[in-house]
Amino acid sequence: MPPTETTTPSRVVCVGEALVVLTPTDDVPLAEAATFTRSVGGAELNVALTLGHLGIDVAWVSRLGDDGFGEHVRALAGSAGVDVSAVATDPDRPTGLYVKVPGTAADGTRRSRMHYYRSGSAASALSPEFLDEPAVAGVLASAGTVHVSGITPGLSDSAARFCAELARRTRAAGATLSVDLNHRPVLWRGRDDAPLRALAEAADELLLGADEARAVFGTDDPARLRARFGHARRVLLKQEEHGVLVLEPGEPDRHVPALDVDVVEPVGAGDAFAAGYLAARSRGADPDDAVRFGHRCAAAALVVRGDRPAHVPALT
Ligand SMILES: Nc1ncnc2c1ncn2[C@@H]1O[C@H](COP(=O)(O)OP(=O)(O)O)[C@@H](O)[C@H]1O
Ligand SMILES: O=C(O)C(=O)C[C@H](O)[C@H](O)COP(=O)(O)O
Repeated sequence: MPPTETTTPSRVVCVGEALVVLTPTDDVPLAEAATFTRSVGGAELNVALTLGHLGIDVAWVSRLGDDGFGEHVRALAGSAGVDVSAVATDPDRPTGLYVKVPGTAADGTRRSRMHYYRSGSAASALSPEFLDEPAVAGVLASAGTVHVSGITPGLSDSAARFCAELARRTRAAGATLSVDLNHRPVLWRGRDDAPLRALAEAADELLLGADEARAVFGTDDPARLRARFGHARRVLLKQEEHGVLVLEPGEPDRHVPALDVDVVEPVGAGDAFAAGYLAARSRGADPDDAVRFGHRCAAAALVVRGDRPAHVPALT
């Protein structure tokens, strides 16, 4: 279906929850941490902020609490050039947050523990009705690409229905649906993850890690993923430090190697990768060059403690 008249091909609209991040200020276990440094995270907001810093036309759709954290998030997004006109304030529910404790795994790789405080958050009240709010409908109608992660349907049953309807409307409007699987097992504990799989299957562009592919779809074998997502325009299978395998209908598999990075803290690398990829695509880069730029943005996120690059590479 051709894009609607209001669609702007290069505009990216990111949809999902923002979280305030509290990280122990000193490098100590959580039980000993008395002071915390506040920052901002949340997968789709991370993507939107990096897109804003790259100079891309970007909007973010979400719900925040009527609290100081929500005010801070809204101001930060606005100052990065992100259109926040479709971000609602919920008078009754708080902005979500998570505590991030950086550390090192037994094999020496950098790993962080994440403790979520988000159940009952403002964003968990996303529901299909939200899509009918004029500000939200207007922003979504302007999207060339809608980007959402598998975290969003995991927020609540109403958020899962929201995502199904968002996917349906995005495709009906002729915009591209970009999905980063972002499997968060804790959000699906005791719940059927069918909405996560359905969102992945609705994607035009699907980004997922090999570990996530195994956990959610039972395989990271490229041939089996091709068979499963044959209708998807493109699958980017992320293989951490090894790079990304690009799977496209009618094309041979292509491997795009990652950069050599001394990782400081890994959270947010996937979001930075997605932002770099979407930014380059929205400027007309071919998929492999866009993956290369995604790797550069991911590398910039990996060398800082925060969830996003301190400085984005130049997008030419
Ligand atoms: N050890 C690493 N060395 C270099 N690049 C990496 C490394 N780990 C991740 N990356 C980069 O980050 C991107 C996203 O990695 P991934 O592990 O999928 O992140 P996440 O788990 O945050 O989604 C990769 O495609 C790659 O560009
Ligand atoms: O886990 C969540 O729900 C969050 O949104 C918090 C983080 O900001 C993202 O998880 C970062 O995602 P990655 O880039 O895949 O590491």
